[in-house]
Amino acid sequence: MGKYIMALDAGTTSNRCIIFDKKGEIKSVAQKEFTQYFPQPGWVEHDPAEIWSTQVGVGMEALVRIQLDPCDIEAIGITNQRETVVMWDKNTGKPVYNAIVWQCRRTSKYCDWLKEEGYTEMIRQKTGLIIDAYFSATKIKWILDNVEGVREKADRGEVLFGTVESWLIWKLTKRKVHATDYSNASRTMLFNIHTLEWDQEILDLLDIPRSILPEVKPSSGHFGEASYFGEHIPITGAAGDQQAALFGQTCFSPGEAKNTYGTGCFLLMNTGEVPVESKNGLLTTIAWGLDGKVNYALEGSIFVAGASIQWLRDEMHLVKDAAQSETMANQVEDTSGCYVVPAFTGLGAPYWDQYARGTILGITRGVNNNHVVRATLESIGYQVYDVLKVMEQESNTPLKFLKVDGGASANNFILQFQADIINAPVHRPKCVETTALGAAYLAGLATGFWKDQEEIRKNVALDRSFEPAMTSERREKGIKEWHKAVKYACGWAEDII
Ligand SMILES: Nc1ncnc2c1ncn2[C@@H]1O[C@H](COP(=O)(O)OP(=O)(O)O)[C@@H](O)[C@H]1O
Ligand SMILES: O=P(O)(O)OC[C@H](O)CO
Repeated sequence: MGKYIMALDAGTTSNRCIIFDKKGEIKSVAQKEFTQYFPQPGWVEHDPAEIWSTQVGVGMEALVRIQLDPCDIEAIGITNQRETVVMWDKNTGKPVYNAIVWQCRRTSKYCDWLKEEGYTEMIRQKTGLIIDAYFSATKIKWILDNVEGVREKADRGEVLFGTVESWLIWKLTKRKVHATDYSNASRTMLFNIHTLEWDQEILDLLDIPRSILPEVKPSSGHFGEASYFGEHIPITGAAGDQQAALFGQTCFSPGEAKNTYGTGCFLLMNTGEVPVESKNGLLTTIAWGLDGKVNYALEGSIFVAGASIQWLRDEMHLVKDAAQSETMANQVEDTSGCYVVPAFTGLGAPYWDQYARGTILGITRGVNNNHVVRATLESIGYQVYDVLKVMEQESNTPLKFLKVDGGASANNFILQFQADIINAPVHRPKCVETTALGAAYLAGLATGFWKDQEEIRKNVALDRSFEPAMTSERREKGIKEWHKAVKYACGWAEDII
């Protein structure tokens, strides 16, 4: 048995490799950001070749850093930005187009058409999802319809589709395995989450050939052998990053929830073996397939969280690095009445407005950089508040505290404000890399590296609890004004796209 599990975490802005030991402790990390392409307003793309090269690169780097022999690695777990579409030529192995990223809005009008034609209920009932450009289905259709020659090739069975983990599995196994897992399949808007099969009615509606789709497997189990890191290492875990984080936070029982602050922000609650329907803008999704069973979750998806801090850094040049946002926010008492709604790619849960766009409101003569930075950080807390309220209502489970993780959870200001606004404690674990950890756990359970979930629960350790300290008057005023700001952001790009 190997001593470690390797987790490959293919995120939206960077790829990481983290090597974990049996206690769930990090032994080695390597990370690399990759290029974001914005070819038109509202469009977002990645280069699949760059995703691949950076992912393999960080894998090698993490091994070399602690001079590990590949034999020491028991298994690989993969986790990934979800919904993002990669399509490639089966014969040459080359992508037929850039990856269309989950944030991309190019298919909004087609989604409007699907809604106008009355498909909302059918899609929700089968897939658990709300019709939106966010999901893979309409992005796949866009490539088939708009990239020259791709539909003909696909009709000849020469094109494959995958979300990012599927692309990586195919490459890692030297083109032998074309597979995905239940959690990722459930984000495509093509997968029936009840029958656990690709849905022919939706495939016909969107004119997507079944031959391009990967085989769907449990999230914990044998996917294939990776032959890139020296030895053949089995890939035994794969899950979408948000579901992997739910697993990494050990939210194994119904009612347990976590919130991940990465590029976006995703609040997921385990609902056990029962798919819970949402009436108020949450998604029903598959959490994971494990031990011959499927676990479901309710999800509130917020499209922009940490990405707004990258915007402050890269576009607005208000901060030199993400950590500086905390210092700046703490230099002022409040935002001086300023609100930022970071609806750069529309608004997800609970608003689902494809045409909302970013707004800065309430600027007066005294508003300075610190206020704008603080308002941007606060917008993350407010968005999570909105989703949390719906989650509590629909699950009938008032949250006693919120478990958090992800890159932006390093920011103490965000987490204190979060505790203040939801009026409940916020718990940050020692290891905030729970996405990678979840993928490692799924991989390690499949090989017996970890015996069971109880053994894994023993690895949990708290770093800090943020306690609510805001007056109810201030909280209520902030929430009210935030909702007013959201109204101004909604619908902005309706006649612009
Ligand atoms: N100290 C910080 N304060 C606020 N945001 C941060 C901080 N450190 C990182 N971030 C944000 O976290 C995000 C990266 O988190 P990560 O979990 O790696 O996301 P992803 O998997 O989506 O790429 C970035 O958007 C970055 O702006
Ligand atoms: O890259 P992240 O961590 O913000 O996650 C992206 C989500 O998977 C999109 O659904």
